[in-house]
Amino acid sequence: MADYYTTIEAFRKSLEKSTEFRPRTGVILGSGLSKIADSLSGTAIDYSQIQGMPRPTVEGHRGFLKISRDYALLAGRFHYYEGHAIQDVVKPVLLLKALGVERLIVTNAAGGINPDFEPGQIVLIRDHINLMGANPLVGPNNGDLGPRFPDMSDAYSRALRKRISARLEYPLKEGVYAGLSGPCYETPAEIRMLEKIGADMVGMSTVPEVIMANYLGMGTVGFSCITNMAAGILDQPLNHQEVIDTAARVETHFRGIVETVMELLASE
Ligand SMILES: O=P(O)(O)O[C@H]1O[C@H](CO)[C@@H](O)[C@H]1O
Ligand SMILES: Nc1nc2[nH]cnc2c(=O)[nH]1
Repeated sequence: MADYYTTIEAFRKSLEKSTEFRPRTGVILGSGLSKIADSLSGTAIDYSQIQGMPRPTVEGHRGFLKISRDYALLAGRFHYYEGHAIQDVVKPVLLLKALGVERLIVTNAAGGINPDFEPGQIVLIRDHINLMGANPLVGPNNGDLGPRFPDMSDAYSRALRKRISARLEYPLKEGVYAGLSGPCYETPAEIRMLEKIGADMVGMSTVPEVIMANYLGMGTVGFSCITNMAAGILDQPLNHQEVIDTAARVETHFRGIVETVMELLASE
């Protein structure tokens, strides 16, 4: 495994110079959701100011940290398909760990497989299926950071999901997220297979981040914004512009949910 301990220490040192905030809650924002960070107060730190942090290359991922007393928001993540090593894909989580974050909210844009879902809907992630063909924990293990064989049976904290559902005005549907490497969207045959193996939505991120957060002992919850129905569900082609546009359309609604969850976690 990459020397994650060294990476975390390097981030800690780099951030010491730019902020004194040490929030307990971290948020990773998905495609087209960066605007959520603009509307919240705090200090903005561009990834270019943080030593060792890569730059996002995908439209809709801008590349800055917004930090305040209560939360650290990361507007911009790294995907395996961008050509990053899987060890770099998880750097947002390592950065949050360096800040002392204990609880993580991950968000993403995803294609809906479950026919009960519709574009614009926000779904609480119940579990995931790792079909990336990679795992960030492969390699020698540093037992000071986490176990060799991490348990993944509660990777999306059941207790937190329960509290979130109780707090929100209306319950969110839950679903299983299948994480594939991308960058091409799926074929209709692949989507039929994913449906059969129990996936409700599909995307190209989140899974490595949640594996790392779980390994590092962070309580994690995740939200998918269903930006499109997955390939073959509707008779229409897919494109990233639609993903960005749908995420923008529901941004205010999604922000309300993320803010409520941030308040809930901060009050505990
Ligand atoms: O998962 P996020 O980063 O939200 O983005 C999703 O949207 C992009 C494809 O349109 C892919 O990057 C996919 O993973
Ligand atoms: N893999 C995948 N990622 C997405 N991100 C947003 N929509 C999709 C989709 O349909 N498939």
